[in-house]
Amino acid sequence: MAISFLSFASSHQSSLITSRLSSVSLNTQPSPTTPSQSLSLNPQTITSPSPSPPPSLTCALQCQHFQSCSGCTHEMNLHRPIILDEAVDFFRNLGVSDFTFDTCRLWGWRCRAKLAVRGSAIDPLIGLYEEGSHNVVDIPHCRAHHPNINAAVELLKEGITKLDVEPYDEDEGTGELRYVQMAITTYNTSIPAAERYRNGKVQVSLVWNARSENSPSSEKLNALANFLWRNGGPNSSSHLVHSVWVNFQTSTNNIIFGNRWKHLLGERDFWEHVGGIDISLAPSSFGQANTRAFDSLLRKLHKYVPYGSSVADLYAGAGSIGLSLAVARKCRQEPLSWLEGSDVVVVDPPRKGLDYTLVEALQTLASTERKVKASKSPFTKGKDEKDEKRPWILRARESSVQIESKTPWEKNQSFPRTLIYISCGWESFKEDCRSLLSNKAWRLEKAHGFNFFPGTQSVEVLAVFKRGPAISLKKKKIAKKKKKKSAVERLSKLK
Ligand SMILES: C[S@@+](CC[C@H](N)C(=O)[O-])C[C@H]1O[C@@H](n2cnc3c(N)ncnc32)[C@H](O)[C@@H]1O
Repeated sequence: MAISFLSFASSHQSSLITSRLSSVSLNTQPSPTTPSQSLSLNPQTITSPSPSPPPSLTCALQCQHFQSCSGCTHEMNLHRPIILDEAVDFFRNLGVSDFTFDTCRLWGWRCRAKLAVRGSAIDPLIGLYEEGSHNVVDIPHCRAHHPNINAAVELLKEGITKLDVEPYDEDEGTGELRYVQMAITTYNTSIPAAERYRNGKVQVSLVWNARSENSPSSEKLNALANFLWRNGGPNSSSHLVHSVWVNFQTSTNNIIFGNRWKHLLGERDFWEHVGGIDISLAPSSFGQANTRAFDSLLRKLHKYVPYGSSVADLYAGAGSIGLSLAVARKCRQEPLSWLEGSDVVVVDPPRKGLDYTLVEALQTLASTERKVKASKSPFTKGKDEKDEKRPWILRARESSVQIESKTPWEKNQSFPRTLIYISCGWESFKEDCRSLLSNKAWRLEKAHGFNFFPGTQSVEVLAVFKRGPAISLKKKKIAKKKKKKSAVERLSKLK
């Protein structure tokens, strides 16, 4: 398995990389030039004068398309994206010194790819745009793609040429095939678990430049789908195609998919096993590109959700996170409204981060809770006794309680104590994180990084926030001392 956990305890000037495991092993998959190899580090603390270790070919991309293709921005040290140093510092400055980073699978990790189809029927190009342009770079040997995505692209090219399918011409708005989405499912319980990933099957979604299946080019579309099925379906020697779908799109804007989908061949349901659940995704649904890394993240996430919690899963897409927690943590039924009645909130927003309204709601949770508590006994004695001498304060409180009691928050006494933030956008995460911490409504407790997109400047973050302000180190020490002292006292009494 190409998974290891690195625990960072670095200082800005002198970087300290601490392996908390008995050994850290990076199992590398075969590269075009080197055989499969495995690197093991003995349990020790590695100190290096510079934050990044020297580049090593062991974890290099070694992709012939690097430079021309915009997919990957870094080709060395895939196990340790450069952004990691910043992330380590960022979290340490916020009091999280045990940030971990899961390197995940370094090659062949992409199980979902949307690729543009351009060129000509004789020489089709299938790949990504060149940086800053709409020139498509052909990437038949992409090292990030699951190998069966590359195999299916090869087969598709054969079909395009053989059947004279015209790739889309963006300037003219002509041609037939605009894009293709290739999604891998590794769900096959009839083979041993260890072989499932390698044997992943491809759901091929052809984005066709026509309004519907009644368009004149439909004959060619069906011929292409049948070609893929005959040569890649279950009765072929390779069997790499799971199913074929079509999406009809005639718009001249940059949006890849239109609204009209049709299932053409193969199984309709596209199952995947992730985070302990089986989930079927429609080709139009959001699906994580790196399913194995997502599985690692979900397993980590489970640890932070107590059994029996009520969980609100926001930005849920097809609901894989909420379902995974519901199964593993025996969660209570989803609350009627988003946050009301939840113990734990999980957010997994798109790259732009949280919506402002949600940040605001999360920031004001504490004050709303305080108001609700106050509303329960506005005439309590003790601390409030002095207010009796100042009736205007009592009157103000009563009126504010009446107004506030109209909000749904106040009907329920349970408010989330834990916020789990899963982020694919580092810049927006930092901003959201600062906003959440700014008024001390939340404190950051844990953070973990995952290498969801090796070869790029990105880090997927799982951050755990708890309600209330951070407890200072001094206070923590005092509390620890007190606990120790009372334990000693109890022991001596027993003696
Ligand atoms: C990063 S994906 C996460 C999906 C899901 N948690 C998963 O792992 O499959 C973000 C999801 O948020 C949805 N989304 C984007 N903006 C949203 C909004 N303002 N409100 C609710 N959902 C939104 C997207 O459609 C997408 O499904």
